[in-house]
Amino acid sequence: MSEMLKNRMDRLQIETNENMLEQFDLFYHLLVEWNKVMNLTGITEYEEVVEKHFADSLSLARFLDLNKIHTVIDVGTGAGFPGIPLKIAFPHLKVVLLDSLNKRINFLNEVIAKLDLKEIHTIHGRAEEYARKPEYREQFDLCVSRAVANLSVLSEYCIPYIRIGGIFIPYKSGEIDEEVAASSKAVDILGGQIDHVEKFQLPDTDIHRSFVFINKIKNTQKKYPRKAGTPAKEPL
Ligand SMILES: C[S@@+](CC[C@H](N)C(=O)[O-])C[C@H]1O[C@@H](n2cnc3c(N)ncnc32)[C@H](O)[C@@H]1O
Repeated sequence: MSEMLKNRMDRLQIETNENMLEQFDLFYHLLVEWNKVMNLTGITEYEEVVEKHFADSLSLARFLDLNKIHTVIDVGTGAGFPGIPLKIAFPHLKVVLLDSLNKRINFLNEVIAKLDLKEIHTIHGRAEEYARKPEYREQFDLCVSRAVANLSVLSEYCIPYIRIGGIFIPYKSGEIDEEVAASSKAVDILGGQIDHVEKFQLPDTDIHRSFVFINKIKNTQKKYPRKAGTPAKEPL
């Protein structure tokens, strides 16, 4: 796997070293092992994991200089995507991985320990609840999230975590223009501003990926996010 992954990282102009490649290898093995007893991913064949989980997570590096980012939160991280690949490839990042499913958090804690990752921790909880806590609210340079909710709902989960001047970049797929247009009111209410969208096809896959760049320009009003469940039931 290392050669193939190294090749993908070279294409993204991400510097690699032996330790990183070993960490990805171990992450892959833990994912496959734990997936036998719990549902972490539908993909286990290693080439596919490299393309659709690792390279996909890292593809943000094509459009954003991650060396300029210090703090990142991954909302609805699941089995650690995109947060764990970003942390392995950019070890200077301080990363928080948040998910409401405890089994996935247990898996991630094992990954963090076995890979000996530093300055990264997990939160078992709802995005709506932790965004109200002062130690997490408006504390992050970057919030990422893949395959969690539509953009209006996701904006209410994510924008409150970002500091003014920071950025929220959801990993979206498929036709995105209508979803982006429909979310602009929610983004505005929450203190964000849609900057631009980067669209591309993930190499060697049929995945059409879009990154929506949303800048945080104003503080989020105290009433947001609303209580757990409300953003999804009644999107802004
Ligand atoms: C389809 S999975 C995607 C996981 C991962 N981001 C990926 O792309 O492989 C969605 C994840 O979001 C989590 N999730 C959904 N709503 C959430 C919320 N309000 N707060 C925290 N986690 C949430 C779920 O528990 C699940 O693990």
